[in-house]
Amino acid sequence: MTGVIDRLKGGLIVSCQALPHEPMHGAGHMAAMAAAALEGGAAGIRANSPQDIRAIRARVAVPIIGLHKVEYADSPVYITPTIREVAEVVDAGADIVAVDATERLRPGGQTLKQFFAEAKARFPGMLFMADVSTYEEGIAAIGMGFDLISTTMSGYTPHSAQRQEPDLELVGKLAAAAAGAAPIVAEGRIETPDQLREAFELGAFAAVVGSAITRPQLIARRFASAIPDSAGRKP
Ligand SMILES: CC(=O)N[C@H](C=O)[C@@H](O)[C@H](O)[C@H](O)COP(=O)(O)O
Repeated sequence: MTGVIDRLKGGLIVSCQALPHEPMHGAGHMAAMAAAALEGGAAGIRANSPQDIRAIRARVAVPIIGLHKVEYADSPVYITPTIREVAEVVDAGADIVAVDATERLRPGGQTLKQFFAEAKARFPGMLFMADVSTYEEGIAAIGMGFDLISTTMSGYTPHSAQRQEPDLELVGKLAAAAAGAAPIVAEGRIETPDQLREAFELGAFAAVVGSAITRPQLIARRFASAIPDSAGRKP
C-alpha cells in the first residue's frame, strides 16, 4: 500500500464538484470548498476537471482524487473516458485518477481492460480508482489491479441497483469479498453522518461525500422543501 492510499484510510473524502450549469462552478469556488472541507476534517478531496484540480492542488496538501467528466457521442462513459482525460488529470497534479470502471464500452469501442492497460503503460506508478456500479464490476476491477474500488456509479448505470439511498449493500459485499486485499470506498448519495458510520461498519476503507457537503443549492432545497406548503416556491 502506498503512502497516498494510507493517508485516506478511515477518512472522509469530500467531493468538490460544480459543473458549468451549477451556481458554484469555478476553480476558485472549488478551492475554497476544499479548504473548508479540510477545516472540517476531510482526509482527501475528489475533484473534476484539470482547472479545478490545479486550483485545489495549489490550496491544500491532502491527497486529491482527480477525474475529468467529458461526454463523447459514441459512449455513455463520462468519468475520465479516454487516455486523453487521464493525461490531463495527471498533468493537473492529482494523486489518484478516478475512472469509470463499469462494463460499458468507452469511446472508440475500447474495453475497460484495454483502456486500463494503456493507462498503466503510459503512467507507470500512477494510482487509479475504479468507479463501479455493481458487485461484478467491483470484483473485475480488483482482479485488474485497480488501487481503490469505489461504489460511485451504483444507480447511475441501467444495469445497477436503482435506489434513493447510498448502496451500502454493495459496499458491504465488496468489502467482504476483498477481505482487506483491495480498499473499498463508499461513494454516492451519502447524506447523513449515520450513513457514513454504517459504511465504515460494513468495511469501507474510506468514504466520499459530495452533494451533501458541497452543493449548497441542494442543501438549501432540502430545508426549503421541509416547510409546509412550500410547493409554490420550489424552483
Ligand atoms: C455518478 C457521478 O457522476 N458521480 C460523480 C462522480 O464524481 C459526482 O457527481 C458525485 O457528486 C460524487 O460521486 C459524490 O457523490 P454524492 O454527490 O452523491 O455524494
